[in-house]
Amino acid sequence: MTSEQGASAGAEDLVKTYGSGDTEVHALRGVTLSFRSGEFTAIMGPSGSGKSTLMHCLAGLDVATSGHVHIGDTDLTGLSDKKMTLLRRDRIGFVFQSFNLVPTLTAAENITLPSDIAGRKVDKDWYDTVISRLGIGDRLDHLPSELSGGQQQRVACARALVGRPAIIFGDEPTGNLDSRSSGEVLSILRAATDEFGQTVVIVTHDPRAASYADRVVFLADGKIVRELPRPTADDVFEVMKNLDDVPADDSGSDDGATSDVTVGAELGKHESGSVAPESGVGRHAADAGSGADSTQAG
Ligand SMILES: Nc1ncnc2c1ncn2[C@@H]1O[C@H](COP(=O)(O)OP(=O)(O)OP(=O)(O)O)[C@@H](O)[C@H]1O
Repeated sequence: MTSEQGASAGAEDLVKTYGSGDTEVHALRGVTLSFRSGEFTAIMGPSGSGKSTLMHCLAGLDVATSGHVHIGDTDLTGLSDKKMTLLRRDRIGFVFQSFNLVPTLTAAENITLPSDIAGRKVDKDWYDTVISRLGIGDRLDHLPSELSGGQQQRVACARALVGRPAIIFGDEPTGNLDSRSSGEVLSILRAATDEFGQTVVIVTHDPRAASYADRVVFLADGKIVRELPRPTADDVFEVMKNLDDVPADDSGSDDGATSDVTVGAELGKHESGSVAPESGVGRHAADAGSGADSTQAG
């Protein structure tokens, strides 16, 4: 089974400026980026580099100052609020750091909530496949408060996957999880791309989390400064360290998407200091360890 065939998303020369005059902040300075169908991308960068702004603009949660965003063949520019709401509901899946489950609904009700709101019938076979893969079959009648953080995030992943969106955005999806639960959730997102052809984009501060992705896109000062294909946690850690080592360079006139240029940026402490690089984690470990992951997750 695959998600929407040929679905992709992207941004073209995306600019986002907050405020004006003295309080003007250039959060995005011309970002061009595309996401291939079935690809898992991690977005990283120093604190304040524009990661959340980029994700919010890509996901139709915020509107860019200029430039274009497309989800599949829909250009988000100029969409009415109503059409944007429908696009988010029907074509985009979300996994948030804080899980964002409705506390009064069971896990099963949370998972089908977007479809229920849309008045769409849930594909039972697909639902069963997702539940089984995520290993939450025995938790479906529980309220979120009766689930561990890792289980809640698996429910959130199921909710995102069941609607077969064009793309799933994860905003620090493992930020509130211990390393074991993080590994499980990342393996699920990895499997969603490998097994289901799902397109996934996450923002993370964690090199280990980024190592599960097909590529890492590094932002600094509102621009793409580097891309790393098939990253290991060590690779990611090194790039971040180099970003940290080069003096800041506020070249606001940059024309946007560059993949090989490293510009200076100051990494937030939590990014450079919190995660020790680990060899053998991430994509390769996920590939090799999918049996163990699926034992845990389904
Ligand atoms: N609503 C807003 N009003 C004004 N400035 C904002 C707003 N949201 C973000 N910014 C600014 O835009 C820049 C980019 O912020 P953003 O949150 O996208 O960065 P980030 O890379 O996600 O940071 P972090 O890793 O700390 O979450 C920052 O300078 C931030 O202060």
